[in-house]
Amino acid sequence: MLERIRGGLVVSCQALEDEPLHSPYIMSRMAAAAERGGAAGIRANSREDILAIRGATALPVVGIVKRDYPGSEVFITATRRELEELLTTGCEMIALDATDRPRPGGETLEALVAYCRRRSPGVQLMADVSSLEEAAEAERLGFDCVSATLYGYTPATRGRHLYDDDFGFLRRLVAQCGIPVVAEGNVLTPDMYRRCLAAGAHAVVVGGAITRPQLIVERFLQA
Ligand SMILES: CC(=O)N[C@H](C=O)[C@@H](O)[C@H](O)[C@H](O)COP(=O)(O)O
Repeated sequence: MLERIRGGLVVSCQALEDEPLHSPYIMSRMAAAAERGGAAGIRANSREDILAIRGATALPVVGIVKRDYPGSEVFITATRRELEELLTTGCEMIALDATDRPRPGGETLEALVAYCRRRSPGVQLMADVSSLEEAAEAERLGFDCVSATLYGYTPATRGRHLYDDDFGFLRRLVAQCGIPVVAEGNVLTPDMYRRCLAAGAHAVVVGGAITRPQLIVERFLQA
């Protein structure tokens, strides 16, 4: 999958239960529209959405399962249960929360990665990180790539945006990492997309700016 998305746009097609477009069918049409527009891949949440998307497009998929667990802030592919669900979809890549926060049940990231490699060695793994230290650890654990997904979404980074500082965090990730770095989170415009690639991103994931119309409407009205 990494080869297929190199230098390209991955469109995140996600609508959670409390969002107006929540529906595997609608996400599959979003993905088909993204493919028509030239997207290189899709990022999607839940087994149901991924299966519908795979039926509607030929694009490779980064799969996640978002699920909340009491006592842990980790919600993106947090445990073996979510990994197992994703392994039934045939998705080419799985993204996991790779922050240093405690996981549900006290399971370690290292154990989860080893489990996934054992179960399905052909599936690539993306580490969703929020810091340079987490990216270094993900590389040590053998992830295939890191994504800046959680920068701005942890207690230590809350209030920050990927585009701050002329994409300073992304640039630091690219300088440090020996594995591909994906830009993800708050890439809101075509110009930002271009700047992420210029900063050395292997690929760029764009979600809300394309697939969450309620956010697009809000931005128009704020202006
Ligand atoms: C923090 C978190 O839960 N991120 C999620 C990860 O899959 C998605 O809700 C985002 O839409 C995705 O990362 C793309 O980012 P943006 O929608 O900002 O382009």
